[in-house]
Amino acid sequence: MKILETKDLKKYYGNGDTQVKALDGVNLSIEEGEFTAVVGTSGSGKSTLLHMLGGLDYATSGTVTVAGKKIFELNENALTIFRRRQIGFIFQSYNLVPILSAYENIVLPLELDGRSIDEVFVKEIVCMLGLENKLDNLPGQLSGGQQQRVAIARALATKPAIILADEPTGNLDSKTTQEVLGLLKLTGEQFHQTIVMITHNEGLAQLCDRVIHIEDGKIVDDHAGDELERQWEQRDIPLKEETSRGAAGEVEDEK
Ligand SMILES: Nc1ncnc2c1ncn2[C@@H]1O[C@H](COP(=O)(O)OP(=O)(O)OP(=O)(O)O)[C@@H](O)[C@H]1O
Repeated sequence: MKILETKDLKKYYGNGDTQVKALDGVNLSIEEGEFTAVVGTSGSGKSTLLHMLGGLDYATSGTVTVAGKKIFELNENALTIFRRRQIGFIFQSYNLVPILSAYENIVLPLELDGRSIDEVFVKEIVCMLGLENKLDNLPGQLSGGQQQRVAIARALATKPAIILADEPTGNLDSKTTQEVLGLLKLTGEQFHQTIVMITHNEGLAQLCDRVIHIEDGKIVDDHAGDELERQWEQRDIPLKEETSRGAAGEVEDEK
C-alpha cells in the first residue's frame, strides 16, 4: 500500500535574483514498510524535502499525501495534530527533554496528544532497543547512542504512519552508528514502519531498501539498496567511508 506520495512538489525560498529552488518538482511514491534513504550533497534539498513530508512547513506548490491525506489542505492547527499523530521524527541532535527521564521522553508525545499509553507495546519497543535498565535515567545520564535509541522509541511509540529521520547517526561514532541504524532497521521491520532517512553516508544508505539521490532540489537517481551491504549484520563488514559533504561527483562515483 502506498503510504506517502508527492506530486510536483516545489519549495522556493525568496524572490527574484536571490530565489532558491530548494525543491524543484519532486515526484515520489513510497510503499508502507519501506526503509528509504535520501542522499545528496549539502544544500541539495534533503532537509527541505523531509520538512515537507513531515508537514513542518507548507510547499510553494505541489502536494504531499500521507496515509491518504493531502497535508497542505490542512490549516495550521489541523496540520499540527496530524503531525503529532502520524509522523515520528528522529533528529541528529536527539531532541530529548533534558529534565524528563528516558521513559517520560518516550511517552511524552502520547501524553501531549491525550492518548492512553499502550504499556505492552512501549515495553516491547524498549526491550528491542535494549533500554529496559535505562528508563529512569535523564538524557544527560545516557550515551549518545542510548539517547538516540530513546528518540527511536519515542518515534515508534505513537505508531505513526511514517518515521522521518534527519541524519539520525550524524553525531555517533561508526560502531554506535551501525548499532543504532541496525536497531532502527530491526524495529522498523518488526513494527512494519515506513522510514525515510536523510544521510550523507552512502554506505549507510545502501543498507536501506531504497536509495534516492537528490541534487538541486530534484531526484536524480532512485534505486534499490545493495543486497550484500544490507546483510552486514551477519557478515560484520565495515561500512564504506562517509562521502564528502561538498562534492556532488563523489556521490555519483560511489554508486
Ligand atoms: N529557510 C530558508 N530560507 C532560505 N533558504 C533556505 C531555507 N532553508 C533552506 N534554504 C536553502 O535551500 C537549499 C536546500 O537546503 P536544505 O537544507 O534542504 O539542504 P540539505 O540538502 O538538507 O543540506 P545539508 O546537507 O547541508 O543539511 C539550500 O540552498 C539552502 O540554503
